[in-house]
Amino acid sequence: MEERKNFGFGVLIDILKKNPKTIVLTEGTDPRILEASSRLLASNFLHPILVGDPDKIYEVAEESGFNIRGSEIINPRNFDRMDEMVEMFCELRKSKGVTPEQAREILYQNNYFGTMLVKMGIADSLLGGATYSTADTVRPALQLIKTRPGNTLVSSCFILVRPFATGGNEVFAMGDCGINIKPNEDELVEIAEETVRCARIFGVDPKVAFLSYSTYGSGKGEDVDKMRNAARKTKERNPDLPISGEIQFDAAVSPRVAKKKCPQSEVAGNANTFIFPDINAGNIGYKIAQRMGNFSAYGPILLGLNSPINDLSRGCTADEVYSMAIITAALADNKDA
Ligand SMILES: CC(C)(COP(=O)(O)OP(=O)(O)OC[C@H]1O[C@@H](n2cnc3c(N)ncnc32)[C@H](O)[C@@H]1OP(=O)(O)O)[C@@H](O)C(=O)NCCC(=O)NCCS
Ligand SMILES: CC(=O)OP(=O)(O)O
Repeated sequence: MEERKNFGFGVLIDILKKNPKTIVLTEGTDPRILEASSRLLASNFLHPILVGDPDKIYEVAEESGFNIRGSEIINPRNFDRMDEMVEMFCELRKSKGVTPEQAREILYQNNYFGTMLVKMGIADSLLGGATYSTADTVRPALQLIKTRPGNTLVSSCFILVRPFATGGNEVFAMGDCGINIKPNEDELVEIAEETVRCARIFGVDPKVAFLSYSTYGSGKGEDVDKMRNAARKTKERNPDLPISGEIQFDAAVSPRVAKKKCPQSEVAGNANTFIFPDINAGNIGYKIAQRMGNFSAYGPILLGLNSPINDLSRGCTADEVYSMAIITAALADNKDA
């Protein structure tokens, strides 16, 4: 593996070696999942649990040449604790009036079934989204795992990593590029605080930029006010955190542009933690960095959930599945995550 792919992973793997974990992979017939599983099986720190029909899973593994012998496979269609799972599901969703028959049908879907494995404590963590959309990966977690006490919403961030030519990596955090479609200013405060917390886990000393098409009043509009107010409120709650905003991306990262546009800002030119005004900007922004800027993108890492459950992009590689599995399971041990 090249340096970038090893980024920070030594620490995460050490966490898992001290306390090995299990991770549910809901897309047991996807070759990228099987490749990552075969690598995890060869490790002694993270045990994959594949969801699906074992015959189909072994067929795909054989066709694609991945050795998954010894992996645990659970088929929702003949799970021995299904009655217990149905009962628990009905209890969790009783305000929605779900019948046991409806619950059983829902639980035959790998995404809901896998999420319940975590809820029941049968697995420590879950990773999905190689074939499921983000909405279909995240919805069961929102409905069943729920928001952690003290949080009002689940959000997400990406960790972007690119090697310096001189060695080491540059690391940035971006939120929310995956969950909340049009967050209001208070939601942006929570997204920023959660993204900062996640950035720190990955060794970033956060300098936060609330991004906009305007830098300190150069443009006008509702979204400009939203980002300015969110930056101000976040600063009020976190007086020691370096924050700028509203600010344009060029002023946030280029010292030369920052000097021209906002020399008074404590962050401008050196920002490393970016808060986007909405999911359009965030999702497009991280994908530009990944596909045209040669950054590795780890995420979306879900923030504010009661258990470690993470999503993938459907465009992910097997290597990204492997990395995200390690990140997800290691965060199970990080109470600050
Ligand atoms: C996350 C998302 C799927 C939730 O929306 P939804 O499926 O329509 O969900 P609903 O609004 O019906 O809410 C379902 C449950 O989740 C909860 N919920 C929704 N958004 C939430 C959030 N951000 N945080 C916490 N809970 C949330 C609701 O309260 C509801 O709970 P309940 O069923 O117990 O009452 C939706 O916001 C979405 O599609 N986001 C964009 C995902 C995407 O396409 N990303 C791009 C690729 S990364
Ligand atoms: C995170 C993300 O954008 O997911 P997808 O590419 O699957 O839509």
